[in-house]
Amino acid sequence: MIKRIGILTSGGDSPGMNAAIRAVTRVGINSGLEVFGIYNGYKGMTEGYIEPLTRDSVSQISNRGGTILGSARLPEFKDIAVREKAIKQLKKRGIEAVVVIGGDGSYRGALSLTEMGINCIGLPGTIDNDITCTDYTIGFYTALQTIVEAVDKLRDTSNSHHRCSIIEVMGNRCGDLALYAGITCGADIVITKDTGFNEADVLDRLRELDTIRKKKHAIVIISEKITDVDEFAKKVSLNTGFSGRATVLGHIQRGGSPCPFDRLIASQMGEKAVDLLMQGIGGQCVCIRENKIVSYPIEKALKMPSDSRKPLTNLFERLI
Ligand SMILES: Nc1ncnc2c1ncn2[C@@H]1O[C@H](COP(=O)(O)OP(=O)(O)O)[C@@H](O)[C@H]1O
Ligand SMILES: O=P(O)(O)OC[C@H]1O[C@](O)(COP(=O)(O)O)[C@@H](O)[C@@H]1O
Ligand SMILES: [Mg+2]
Repeated sequence: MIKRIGILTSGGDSPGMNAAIRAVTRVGINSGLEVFGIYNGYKGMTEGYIEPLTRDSVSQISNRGGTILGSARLPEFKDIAVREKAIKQLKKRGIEAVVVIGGDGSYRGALSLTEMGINCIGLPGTIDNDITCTDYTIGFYTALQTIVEAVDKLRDTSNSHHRCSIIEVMGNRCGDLALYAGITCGADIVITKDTGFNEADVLDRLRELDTIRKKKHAIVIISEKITDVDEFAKKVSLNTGFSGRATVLGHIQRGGSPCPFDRLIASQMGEKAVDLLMQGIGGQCVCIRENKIVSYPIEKALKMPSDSRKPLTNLFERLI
């Protein structure tokens, strides 16, 4: 049976990572393991920035956003020589297995380490909800809540000035934050990688909302990396009756106290990760699917097609 495990957070931070760190540490210690915090993701693993965690060192963190372990991106980790250096640091301390909290990139690192003899389990820590094997990632619902609060505020001022608010949200290449926000905020238009962006059609639709529907304001939610929203807002002002204003919500979406759902799934997933490692299992990632905590081989998980967003897209259309 293994005796020592490590835990790290990698890639973009997300609210709920701390609850996962707490769960892995407490469940690990209560199961007779020694748990080590690996700071700053794979960077800290390579540099040997590794310290023991105790029950006390993870108290009062579930309610805090970010990650107490710090996070980093280390592109060089794809290089086998860098991973060998990291494994040396783990072996020096007797660490036999690692829980990796991060996104798809971090999972690839976890799989490579497993193939080199260090069992790793991945937990989905990202606001983007872009890990297809899990219904929800840790941090998604908190980020959604932040977006909803922001859009509700923008609606107030937009409505007072006959404006069109164009709100850019994160998601990397995944449209979930935009689509879920569109439904829950009652947006008029949602633009994601899946809907595509036809500027002329969107301007037509806005003119219709102004002249036919007589709307006092319009809300457009758009995923990042689709178009320059400031330029688009200028075109809205020039070509429709609304005055266009763009708001890029940015990294505000990554911060804040995690909502109860994120704390809950982080705790459940942390528990599952420790149980898998204690059974000698590695190279898997933990997911929530249809309300059950399950795990899949990382290789298979990374190739899983995303569930269709058609029902939610249809719902959005039917709510307009
Ligand atoms: N193919 C890979 N092999 C090994 N490590 C990788 C690989 N891809 C990414 N990583 C490691 O995982 C880190 C986080 O990946 P990144 O894609 O930035 O974020 P996320 O895990 O949130 O998707 C990278 O900086 C790198 O250290
Ligand atoms: O913090 P950075 O480096 O500016 O990166 C921004 C990106 O990180 C995210 O916030 C989270 O992405 P990951 O969880 O995959 O790291 C994306 O939504 C966004 O595109
Ligand atoms: Mg990613």
